[in-house]
Amino acid sequence: MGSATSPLDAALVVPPSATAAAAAVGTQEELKRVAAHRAVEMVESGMTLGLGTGSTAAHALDRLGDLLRCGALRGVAGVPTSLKTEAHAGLAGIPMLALGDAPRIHLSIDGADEVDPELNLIKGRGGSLLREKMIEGAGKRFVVIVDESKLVPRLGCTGAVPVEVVPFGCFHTLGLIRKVFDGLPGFSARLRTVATKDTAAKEVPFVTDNGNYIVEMFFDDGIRGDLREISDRLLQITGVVEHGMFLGLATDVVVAKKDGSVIVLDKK
Ligand SMILES: O=C(CO)[C@H](O)[C@H](O)COP(=O)(O)O
Repeated sequence: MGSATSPLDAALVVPPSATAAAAAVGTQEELKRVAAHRAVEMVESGMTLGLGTGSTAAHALDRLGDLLRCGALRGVAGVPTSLKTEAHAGLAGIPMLALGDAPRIHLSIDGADEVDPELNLIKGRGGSLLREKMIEGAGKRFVVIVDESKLVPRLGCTGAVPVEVVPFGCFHTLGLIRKVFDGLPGFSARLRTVATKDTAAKEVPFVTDNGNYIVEMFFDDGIRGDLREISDRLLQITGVVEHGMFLGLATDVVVAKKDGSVIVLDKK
């Protein structure tokens, strides 16, 4: 059981809203911030970090920027998992490295859409799953930061499971993805789209930082069956680049709870 109060909070002058006490108020945003700050306590000077994407990871970027600015951390560099994170980290004053230029990634910090009891994750509802998996999978330690609403009994319970596909033949690939779950009651899959004002079409495909599309898979009651086997079957489809099931990658999960406590689950 961890504490929501960071020793580094004491070293910094932070507004009361950023403290553990605020977490007891329990808005989801406050819980995200508390989880992010707790994870940043694991960062040491000189580390190279995988910098995650999303609203929870954004709190970690801000915290890292604050700690670098006040000198509590020195010599830290980050490898961003998306163009959005790269822009945010730049504004926060975090020095950055490209994936191939970082000799090693000591620690990655990122949010997740779902966390199951084995610490498997669904990630990528923000669309950054490929770079996230490349960077977080390359590091020694991957710390996931979530509020308790992200804990699920089974992956795929609360929303889309994203799959990144190349644009060429995307509807053909969508058909092949559907075949993996042929006959499964409650399963559906569709291409992720976004509204546009620019063209005659009301919706256009969502495009990832890598120029790819996203297929969203939905399960009535979560994904049942052997997750690794399902992962392998998806990855065998030519046209599939990567999927958002992060199996066995998370080493620690920091969970901020509505009662103001923070727990850290780690891989057994
Ligand atoms: O995987 C991600 C982006 O691709 C995010 O980490 C995930 O969607 C969680 O986002 P948030 O912290 O905003 O809830």
